[in-house]
Amino acid sequence: MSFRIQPQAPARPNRCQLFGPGSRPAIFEKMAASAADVINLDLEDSVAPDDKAEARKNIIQAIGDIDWGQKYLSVRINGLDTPFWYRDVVDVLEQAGDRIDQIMIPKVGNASDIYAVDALVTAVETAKRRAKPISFEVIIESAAGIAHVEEIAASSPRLQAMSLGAADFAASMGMQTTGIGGTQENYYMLQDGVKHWSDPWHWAQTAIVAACRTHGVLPVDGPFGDFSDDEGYRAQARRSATLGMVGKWAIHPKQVAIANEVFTPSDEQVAEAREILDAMEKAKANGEGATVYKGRLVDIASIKQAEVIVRQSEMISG
Ligand SMILES: CC(=O)SCCNC(=O)CCNC(=O)[C@H](O)C(C)(C)COP(=O)(O)OP(=O)(O)OC[C@H]1O[C@@H](n2cnc3c(N)ncnc32)[C@H](O)[C@@H]1OP(=O)(O)O
Ligand SMILES: O=CC(=O)O
Ligand SMILES: [Mg+2]
Repeated sequence: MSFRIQPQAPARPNRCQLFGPGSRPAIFEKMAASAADVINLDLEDSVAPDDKAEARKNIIQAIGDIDWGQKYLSVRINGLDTPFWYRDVVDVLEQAGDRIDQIMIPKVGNASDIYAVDALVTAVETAKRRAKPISFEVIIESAAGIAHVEEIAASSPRLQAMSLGAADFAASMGMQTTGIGGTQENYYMLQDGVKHWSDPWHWAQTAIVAACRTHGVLPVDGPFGDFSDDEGYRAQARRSATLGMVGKWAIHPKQVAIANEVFTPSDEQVAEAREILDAMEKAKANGEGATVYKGRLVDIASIKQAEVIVRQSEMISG
């Protein structure tokens, strides 16, 4: 183990990030009234190029006018390969007032992309004497992004969260699918004539989780496009939670409750974690580092595992 202590990710609930196009202001109040922890108002890929300027205006107005309650309020800007991104940053930060918490940067390819946005954000913040620093979330959704994921995770103290963007990721990797997340029909092992489906997103998710956990950033699973498939969404979310991700995007309001359920440790999980902590307290009092809980080994590492669940539960319940 390195002598460096692994940093904690920000202690705020991030179970569900609800997205909505900036060009569709009629849904903003519904987003604010939802049970999502994070709201992502989108200026990027859900907004047609001709609507970008109007979407920016809608978002600037809505940030000030709507009561967003306790939600973490984020705006997804356009990618650095477009002519839109700098105006997204300047207009939103200059005109939208202080309620905005975060800027989400899509399609990041390396740490220099974050440096560029950080420089611009810092200049606007200084000029406007903004009291609260803007945080960043990045989307890993390209071959370059996943290849440089660790340097991206380390790139800025503003960085609080990192998501996997399955749609652009698949396109950039040349994956033979039009599906956004979830099971891919052709990704299977065959044994004795029986298909066993595997998870093509798994390796990218684990790379993101490892980079995030190394640098104290929240790892988040991105969109699941088939919003008619609740069980498919639930299964994907459960896999992500098991791998260490803290939440998942919702691209339709019906996905919010499922994400909140999956990324909130259940009463049973919390009760078991507390029992393990109790068992280890007793073991320690007896001078033991390892003991038996319900017929299985628990030791000092089990304390850390149990603490992850208890900490998550306490943070969510406030
Ligand atoms: C790959 C990526 O980049 S993903 C991230 C970017 N994509 C997005 O932001 C897309 C977000 N989602 C949407 O735009 C929409 O949900 C769509 C286009 C997928 C579907 O929209 P609709 O056809 O209106 O969905 P539907 O008719 O089922 O909506 C049901 C209700 O939820 C509302 N609603 C729809 N989407 C949202 C949303 N994102 N947030 C809040 N409410 C919403 C509708 O207004 C409707 O409300 P009502 O019952 O009061 O009339
Ligand atoms: O931006 C998200 C994606 O899946 O692409
Ligand atoms: Mg994308």
